Amino acid sequence: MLTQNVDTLAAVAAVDLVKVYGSGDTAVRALDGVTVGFSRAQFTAIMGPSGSGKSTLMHCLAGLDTATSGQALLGGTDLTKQSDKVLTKVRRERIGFVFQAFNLLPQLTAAQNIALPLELSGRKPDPQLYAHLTDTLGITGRLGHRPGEMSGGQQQRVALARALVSRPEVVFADEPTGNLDSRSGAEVLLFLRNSVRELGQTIVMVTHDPGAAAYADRVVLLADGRVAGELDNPDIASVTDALQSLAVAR
Ligand SMILES: Nc1ncnc2c1ncn2[C@@H]1O[C@H](COP(=O)(O)OP(=O)(O)OP(=O)(O)O)[C@@H](O)[C@H]1O
Repeated sequence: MLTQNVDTLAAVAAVDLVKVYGSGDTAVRALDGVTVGFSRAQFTAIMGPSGSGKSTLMHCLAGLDTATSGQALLGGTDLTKQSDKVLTKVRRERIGFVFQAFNLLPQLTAAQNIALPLELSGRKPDPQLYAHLTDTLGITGRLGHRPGEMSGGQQQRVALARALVSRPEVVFADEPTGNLDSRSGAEVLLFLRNSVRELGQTIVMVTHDPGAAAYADRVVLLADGRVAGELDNPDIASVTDALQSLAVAR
């Protein structure tokens, strides 16, 4: 039974997930049978050496890339079995995204960027949640500004509001602090951690930074396309040690 080792109540889960890029001699097995669950209302960081499959795992779980075999489960939905049309709807309505490069639309104001994913699916932001998010993120005075008129930290805070305002089943954050100074980065991480506690948000974040991972409830370690370990209640020292052990074992 494929699902025996994975939390079937998890918000997101990979079951024996395999992703092979290319074919023949040049084939790369980016994911080599990954089984892992991400619990609801938990903040999980995915870490591992460069090329270990972190981005590939996140992309397969978010319906941005197609797995070669296995299951990518969002709630009860196996994304590997869905058409492109359904995947577009799933990404828009059930998943929030935060990227290293912010990915805001430059011609839209902050307010328009925040509302866009909901509007594309014919919905409007819940005014209370919208006010809570923009207030907590300290961007109420910036809502009429375009991305080019904001600092990196402000742009990422707009991206956070956009990701959370639809109450998604999961927020995937790909190196969300990679382009930020340490103070803006800490604000982003604190917000993510608080949104788990206060809103019950589920968050999965890829990061290289042990300091960022220390904000998470759990760290999942990947190496060579496989799950190589995990840490509960990580701190900088335990994450650094685990990464060093992985590097030595390779
Ligand atoms: N589109 C692609 N075509 C071919 N190979 C790819 C592609 N995307 C990723 N790979 C390969 O798959 C493996 C896993 O890549 P992935 O980007 O998932 O790793 P990562 O852990 O996120 O790396 P990094 O920390 O450097 O971002 C690597 O060997 C990479 O070269």
